[in-house]
Amino acid sequence: MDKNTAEQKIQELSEKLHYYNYKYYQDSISEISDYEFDMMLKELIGLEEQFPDLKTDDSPSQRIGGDITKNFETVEHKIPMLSLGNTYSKEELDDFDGRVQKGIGEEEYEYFCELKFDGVAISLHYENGKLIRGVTRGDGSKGDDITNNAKTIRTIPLRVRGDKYPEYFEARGEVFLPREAFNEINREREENGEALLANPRNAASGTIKMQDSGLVAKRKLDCYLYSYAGEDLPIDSHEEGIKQLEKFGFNVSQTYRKCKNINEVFEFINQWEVKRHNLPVDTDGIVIKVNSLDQQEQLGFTAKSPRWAIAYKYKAESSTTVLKEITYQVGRTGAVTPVANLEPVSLAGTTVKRASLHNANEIARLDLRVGDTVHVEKGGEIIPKITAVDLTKRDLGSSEVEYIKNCPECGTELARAEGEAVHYCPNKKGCPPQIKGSIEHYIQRKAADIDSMGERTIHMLYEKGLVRNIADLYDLTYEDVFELEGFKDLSTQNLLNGIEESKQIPFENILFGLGIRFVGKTVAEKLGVHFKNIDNLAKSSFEELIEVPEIGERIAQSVVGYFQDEDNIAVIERLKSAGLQFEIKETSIEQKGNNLQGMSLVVSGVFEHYGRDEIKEVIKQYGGKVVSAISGKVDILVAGENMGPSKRQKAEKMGVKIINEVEFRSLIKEN
Ligand SMILES: NC(=O)c1ccc[n+]([C@@H]2O[C@H](COP(=O)([O-])OP(=O)(O)OC[C@H]3O[C@@H](n4cnc5c(N)ncnc54)[C@H](O)[C@@H]3O)[C@@H](O)[C@H]2O)c1
Ligand SMILES: [Zn+2]
Repeated sequence: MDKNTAEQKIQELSEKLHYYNYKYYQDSISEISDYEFDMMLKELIGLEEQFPDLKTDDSPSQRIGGDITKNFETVEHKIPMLSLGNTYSKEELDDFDGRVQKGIGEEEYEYFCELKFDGVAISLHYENGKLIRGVTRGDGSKGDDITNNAKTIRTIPLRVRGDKYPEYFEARGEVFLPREAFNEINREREENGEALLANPRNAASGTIKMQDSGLVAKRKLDCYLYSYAGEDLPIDSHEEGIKQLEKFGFNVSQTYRKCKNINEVFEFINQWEVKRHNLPVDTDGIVIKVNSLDQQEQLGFTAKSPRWAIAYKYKAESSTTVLKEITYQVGRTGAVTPVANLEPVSLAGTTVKRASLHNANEIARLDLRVGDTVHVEKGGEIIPKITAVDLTKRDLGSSEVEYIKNCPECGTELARAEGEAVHYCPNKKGCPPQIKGSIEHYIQRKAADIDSMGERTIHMLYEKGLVRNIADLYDLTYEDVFELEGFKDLSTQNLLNGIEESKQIPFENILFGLGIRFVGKTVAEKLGVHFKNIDNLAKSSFEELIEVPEIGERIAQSVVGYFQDEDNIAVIERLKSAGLQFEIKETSIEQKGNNLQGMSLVVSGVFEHYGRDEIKEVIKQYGGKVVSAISGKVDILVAGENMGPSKRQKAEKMGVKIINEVEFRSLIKEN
């Protein structure tokens, strides 16, 4: 390549990489896969090596991609927080081993291998054994002070265990969202009709930068520590650092292994290639570190990463196959999802026949046509995805995909709200999957909890015309059920008992079960507590609804719309006559003690042991009353971390007793 072309190419690559970095670190969005990103970066590094004078200081090859936001205080890192070189190939890993050997000379050396957890890096500063600060990596030399958010992570100790600690040290690690917590959030978002989060990494990085620590606490982040850092620490190896972190009570993933040589490293890599998918957290590779700290020092750093460590990344498996057909699925909320039906292909140990296409935009973005040869990829995710079309294999006679205009289930014309990517079938009350879905939603554990009923039974009841809405469940007779395929006397009794028992389920669960759009479990509880019964809720206006804490316009609109529909009112009337609970029972709060009987309490700030709503719940369980504003009538202010100074002043002025979390817990005898 001549220099002019190289210069152009370097500029082009740099611009793209800057852009993707920005999206990734600022907006927590991956527009391309990590592999594509890493390959682009590799190409840039290659060109810069060939033409060193074209390399600039602000090239993406020289700078850590992250950035500092203006939303938090900026903190300088005493020890820089660097990136890691990476590779997808075992040959390059051999080369790395060669460089290490050369750098160290005659001496023996060993490696310490860890999984590479896919979250966001954090540095926790401890002074005299106490957590004083949590900082993001930022640009490597300075980061965002996110101490309050870090404190919401329960496995991060506020004080280290034992009494032998250096005056100052840092524990560095990865904040992540466990896959289970991520799925739970998305389940809830789906129920509420909200946009889904793309993946646990992006969700973790978005969460740690939230302004409201209360919201962060709800997200159930976790953190693995993998580096003990500071000046003159009494350790000689990375391994000793890890052991020290464990002694201090930090959460260290028990997946590491010390390796005598590069062959043992390869073993470790092979061992985790498949097994890593069983870990509770997403991982994208292995981190290999030279164990001895002296040797680390000898090897040193590049501008961006240590020379004594490297990440070996697992490549998402990919293959090509033919797109046979696009079919469409209709969900409970009426959302339509296009599905690619593929010529079966073997990928990452399973046979892949289908891939989700998300929505019409995705089909257009890929410029997908039936009959196309497509690249499919399967990473840690369960659902494979189509990443590109092989245009060289396209049949010239093929034509663009025409997205369906009518519901494949009921024929109703589809609608697409302004600015939304997804098409909906608006026929809520007549579209089979929507009806069946609404009943499935109703019987779930968090709602009416009819566990003697399942998807298959609902399907049969629907097919026989016995059930068209949730109220119909309460009209089912013994004969109706007994005649269903597979039902005997006992199972029939069981099913009917389950339905009968649902009449005792608390109001807020039933309210959630009604399936009002955007009214998830938490919102249903809030509405239940506020309006006390369904009649008050049904006649509440938009203005009254948005007055309720945490109820926004979107929810309010949806609730008002729901109760304006006569069919919905009719269903509720029938449920009422059947004897369901449509009023909140004050006793539905389980009483645990009366230590706070007759007291009014205000809570403020962030707590180590409780989420925001949780501590309020606990107060009620012990007989206390939770109020929101400080006044002369308040008995106690429970002050968490990060409470505003004005609140404290006001409480002091009014003579309100202020206690901290530890004192609160001893008050209710929980510690
Ligand atoms: N898809 C995109 O659009 C896009 C954009 C920018 C960056 N990226 C991805 O991010 C990478 C760059 O991010 P990076 O600079 O944070 O590098 P990196 O994520 O590849 O490696 C460094 C990070 O690994 C983490 N890590 C996890 N486990 C570790 C362990 N056991 N020991 C040490 N560190 C551990 C730490 O947070 C550390 O900061 C790119 O290589 C690319 O894969 C993707
Ligand atoms: Zn339909």
